Amino acid sequence: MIEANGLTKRYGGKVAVDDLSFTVRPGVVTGFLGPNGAGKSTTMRMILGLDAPGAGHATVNGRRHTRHAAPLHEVGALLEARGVHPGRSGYDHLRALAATTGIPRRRVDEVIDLVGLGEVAHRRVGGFSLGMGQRLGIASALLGDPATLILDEPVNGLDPEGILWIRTLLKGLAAEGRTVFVSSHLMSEMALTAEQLIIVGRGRLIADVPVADFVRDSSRLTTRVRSPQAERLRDLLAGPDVTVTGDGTGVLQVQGLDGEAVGRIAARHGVTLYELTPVHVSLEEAFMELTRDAVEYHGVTGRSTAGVERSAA
Ligand SMILES: Nc1ncnc2c1ncn2[C@@H]1O[C@H](COP(=O)(O)OP(=O)(O)OP(=O)(O)O)[C@@H](O)[C@H]1O
Repeated sequence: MIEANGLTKRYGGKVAVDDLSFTVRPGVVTGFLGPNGAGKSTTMRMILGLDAPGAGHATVNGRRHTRHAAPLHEVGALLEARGVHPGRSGYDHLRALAATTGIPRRRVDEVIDLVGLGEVAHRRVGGFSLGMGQRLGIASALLGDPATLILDEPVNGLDPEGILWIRTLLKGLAAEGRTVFVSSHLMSEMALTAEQLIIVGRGRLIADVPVADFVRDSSRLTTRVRSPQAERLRDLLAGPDVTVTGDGTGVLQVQGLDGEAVGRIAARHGVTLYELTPVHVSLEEAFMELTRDAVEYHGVTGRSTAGVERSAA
């Protein structure tokens, strides 16, 4: 079990992690989700004792990570910046790591098999692809057979087969009763891998929810309605479980009523409709909506792109 209590980290005037508290339980994969710069890596580094929090603290199984007698057996970690000597083979890297922590040589062979690096284990790490490097990082994390795994963006650089492999691996490790905490900026990937989601933006906790609840809530149907009497229709549709938003152009987005219900209410009151369209929101869109205000650098998309084109013409 990982517990973060009021974790806070500042870099200069900038708050990277802001009073963050959450619990990661054993037995399920917990996804740590947030846009770039949300503070995921910084949080993981503080849990691992590699960065000192400005305030708050984190524990792994009730103790600060640095206080564990044999940290490699307690927590296995994959971080983005890996210190692997490029001239060394993957096998030698793992052997050296095992030797310094009293782990037997046969465990090195085991983890090499487990991550599928058997054929390339004796090649120089400098010639490894990104995906092979990720597999080597995961092998290092698994070396001490730890009860807790903390993995920062482990699917980075993996091909579809590698992504499927890691998904299965993480679920298997959690099913064995381990605590598995894995960061990502891809909602669609976490929906397939994790059972619990901790969502952060600009260093703050945005949501701590079971994936199933997030999927159920975000797949709620929205109905798009266009009418020359949009404001009147808006009043007619109002109800306790109904949300209606409009942008003043005669288009309404209705949540909580399907197209049939909207059509019936409109007909009953003689309101003309030009359009009635069911709109399904993807998980990724729901995630982006949730974290919209917490994104550091917005790209130029949608309407603003059109604006740029118009002003350039
Ligand atoms: N060593 C550092 N010095 C200064 N600022 C830092 C440092 N490390 C992180 N930051 C800043 O803290 C914020 C959080 O960064 P962090 O890397 O933890 O986010 P992240 O969610 O892991 O993002 P990404 O997905 O891009 O890795 C960012 O604004 C980043 O620029």
